[in-house]
Amino acid sequence: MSVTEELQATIADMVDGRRGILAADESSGTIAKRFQSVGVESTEEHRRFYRSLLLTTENLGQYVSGVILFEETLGQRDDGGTPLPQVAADAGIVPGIKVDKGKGPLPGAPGDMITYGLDGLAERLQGYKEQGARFAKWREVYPVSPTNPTALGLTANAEMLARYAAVCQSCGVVPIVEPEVLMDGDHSIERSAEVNEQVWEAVFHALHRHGVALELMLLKPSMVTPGSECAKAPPQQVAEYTLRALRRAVPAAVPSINFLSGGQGPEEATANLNALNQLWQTPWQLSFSYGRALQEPALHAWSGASDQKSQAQGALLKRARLNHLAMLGEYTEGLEARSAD
Ligand SMILES: O=P(O)(O)OC[C@H]1O[C@](O)(COP(=O)(O)O)[C@@H](O)[C@@H]1O
Repeated sequence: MSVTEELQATIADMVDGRRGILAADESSGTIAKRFQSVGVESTEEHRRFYRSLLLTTENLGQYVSGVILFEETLGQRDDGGTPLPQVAADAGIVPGIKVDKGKGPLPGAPGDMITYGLDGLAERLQGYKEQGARFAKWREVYPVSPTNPTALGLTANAEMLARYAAVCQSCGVVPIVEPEVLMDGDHSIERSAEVNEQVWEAVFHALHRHGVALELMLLKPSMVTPGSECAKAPPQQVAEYTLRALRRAVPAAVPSINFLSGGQGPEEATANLNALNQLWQTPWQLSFSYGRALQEPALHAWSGASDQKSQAQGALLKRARLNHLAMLGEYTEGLEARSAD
């Protein structure tokens, strides 16, 4: 199979109009924070148990077409000894890998951040492919202030995303391009729309400069919402601001937009995705790539107790199913009261 055919096959397996992505790629620091919130210590065995619990959820493949894993998980096995990427693949879920190495301040641009990890990426990707990964994910982070992101921040972060995406495609690995505009702060929804649009414009200019095939990548953006210190906007308004900005900046060639949840609550993220899918016709599939918004109820149900496994799996399946319904524009709040079926 040529590299292009490999990329096309992965896109075809991941984009089918009815399923989204489970983000289970929390880095060591982030998973420790999540576990701490339910009183669980972040040991290697706890991480293995929890992530294999997620991946062995029966019927998850009906609603989830891809899972983003952390490097450590790629080498772990379920209780029966099957490698976790194989567990996902057997369930019809394409395994992928977070390849960025975290972030720090961007010198010359006070308040902006930049992500690390490009050195040796092609070699690392070959190893990840041997372990079963077929797509990758890289996240750039944009704090919002009256002066951020700066012009330098916009350009530098876009260049990183484009260079990463170009390396992935040359290795036959589908890149998920994730520019996350942070919710933190008291900025208005108008300011969020302005920043997101600038970010997407810069990212797509860079992707174009680097020759990235837009048909063979996925975009993982933030939704346009007011800052987390402000009152929530209703889903219809989130959908309008988000889609207006996306239509201006994101080419129609991109097959799917898989939103991150970014601190939205599970029900909020589902309601917003539903509104996005009800509003206007779009050239792209509008789907999810949620971490917290899919996992939070499952994490709380588990809380480190192995006898709570099936409750936790039920909670994950419920969120996955409701987000699948949101992709079809068929979600209603009333469905929250019913358990997964
Ligand atoms: O641990 P990191 O690298 O900071 O990543 C945090 C998380 O952010 C995401 O990109 C989006 O997750 P959320 O949907 O919870 O915002 C996940 O894929 C990732 O696990």
